[in-house]
Amino acid sequence: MAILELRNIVKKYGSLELLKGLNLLLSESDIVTVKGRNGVGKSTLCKIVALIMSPDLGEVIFQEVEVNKLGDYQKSMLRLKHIGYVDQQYTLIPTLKVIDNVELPLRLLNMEKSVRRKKAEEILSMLGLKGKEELFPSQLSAGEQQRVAIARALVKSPKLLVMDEPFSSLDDEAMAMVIDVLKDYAKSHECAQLITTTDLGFSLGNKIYVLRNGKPISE
Ligand SMILES: Nc1ncnc2c1ncn2[C@@H]1O[C@H](COP(=O)(O)OP(=O)(O)OP(=O)(O)O)[C@@H](O)[C@H]1O
Repeated sequence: MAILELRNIVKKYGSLELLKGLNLLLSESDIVTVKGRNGVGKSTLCKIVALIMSPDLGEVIFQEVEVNKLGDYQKSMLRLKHIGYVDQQYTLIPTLKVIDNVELPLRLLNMEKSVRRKKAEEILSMLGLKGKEELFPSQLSAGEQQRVAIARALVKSPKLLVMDEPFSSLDDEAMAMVIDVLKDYAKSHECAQLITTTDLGFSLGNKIYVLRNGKPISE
């Protein structure tokens, strides 16, 4: 079943036109990789898929609902309930401990404290961060912070996971561990995932695209 569909998407920043009529389908359990050089539009694409940014042209359909027709509150609720987003800068909250950063989406969803704590601990452990729960983000390495951001996106069991260059700070071992978690998760939760990378040699998932001159080309 389709989780998200983009139809004829164009995004303009002044005279700069990106995505140039992009069509993209993310179905249950899909892992889609979009590769491209700096500035080609990968973050722009992620923000559109995560319903953070609206395109100038084209349609975004999330679980059969045309998102352009929704108000800001409805879009926020869709994001909160169903979409996990890992942005390029990780954007952890510096004044919250690791465990509280990961629990935050569950708090916003009014999940009971003991349940959300257990879920957050489990996901942190799966991502190799057991023992780091009580630290603040500034006390972690960049690769650890990146994994906390992935944990925070995964903890609410989203239907759609959008990750903008999620492996940029990870060493080979951490990257292999995260990829295993993501693959398992795609299957077990029928979650669709979009991953971007600047590494043109990288291949993960069942659909792989290269963005060139702002336009997607199937590899
Ligand atoms: N808010 C904005 N206003 C004007 N131009 C923008 C804006 N956001 C992005 N751009 C431009 O759009 C282009 C694509 O940016 P985007 O961040 O989507 O690229 P990217 O492929 O993610 O790059 P990187 O690999 O460096 O992260 C860039 O040339 C950038 O300067």
